[in-house]
Amino acid sequence: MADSDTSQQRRLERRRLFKHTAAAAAGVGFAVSRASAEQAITAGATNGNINQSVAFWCFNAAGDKWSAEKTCQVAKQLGCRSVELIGPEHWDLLKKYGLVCALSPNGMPTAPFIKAFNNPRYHDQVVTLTKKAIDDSSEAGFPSVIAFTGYLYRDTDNPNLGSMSREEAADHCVEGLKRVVGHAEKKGVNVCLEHLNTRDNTHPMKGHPGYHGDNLDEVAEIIRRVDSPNLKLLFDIYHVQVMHGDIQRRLDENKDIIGHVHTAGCPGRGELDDTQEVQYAPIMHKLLDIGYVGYVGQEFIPTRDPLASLRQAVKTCDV
Ligand SMILES: O=C(O)C(=O)CO
Repeated sequence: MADSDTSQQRRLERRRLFKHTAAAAAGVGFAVSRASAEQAITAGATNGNINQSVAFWCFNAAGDKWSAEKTCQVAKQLGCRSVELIGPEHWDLLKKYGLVCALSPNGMPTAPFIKAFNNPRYHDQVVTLTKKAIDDSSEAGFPSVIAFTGYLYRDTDNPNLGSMSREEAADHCVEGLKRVVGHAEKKGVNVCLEHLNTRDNTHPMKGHPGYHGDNLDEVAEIIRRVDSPNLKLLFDIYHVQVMHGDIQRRLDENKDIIGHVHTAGCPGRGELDDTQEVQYAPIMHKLLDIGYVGYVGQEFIPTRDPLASLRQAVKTCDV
């Protein structure tokens, strides 16, 4: 074989090799970019120190209006362990996805925070329905049922009749809650009383002007007066930030009674992004420091792509 033939053959060989290598590299490149796309979809809670939960109403009522099944799929994909504030009619679905309902609704028709424990007018109804929610949760193996103080109006259907004093309303709350805690103790389920803000009047779910339990110390006082290991505080970081701030100190002060935690960006109850004022990662560390082992429910109203927003929130809280 002549020299020139040999060198031409080598050139051809190199070109073929180069083509293969380039194709292989392109293939790897594709594989890598597909892997990172998949990682982007699935990445969420990977540390798992914080038990994360997704509040159904936020993603069902806003954004793409996710169905129960879609919410379960996303929660699972993002590494959350619960979809909460979702009725028992969906609990088989949750179980299919290996999820729990970390916080059960109390079964009150319409906005459940208006007619509640601070008003004897509503005691029979709220006590009956809360006991039923305790039974359902206990049977399903779920840990907690939500509770509210209620509004201060003597008759929430007729605010013109005037309002109760805060002291009177607190006394009624204690009486009403005492009617359910024995049952909660027996069934091994917690009742979590929520503090809400009354300052944001821009949207029915960003604030609740008229709500009685807007002072965290007063809500904690009601819980301590009832004095049951199964009555806990629902510490909603967004609502506490709107009313008071000083979140880490308040977590410390109430560490013995916190039963559930909620998040949202403040102000506006939107994403946990860097346009809002709460530093969620240090707060999650604080929860671990005080020995909190319950759930943290993502309870913000998405204003953009809800999946991207939820993934961001889950990652932020995954300390
Ligand atoms: O946080 C709220 O505003 C609710 O009413 C439910 O948790």
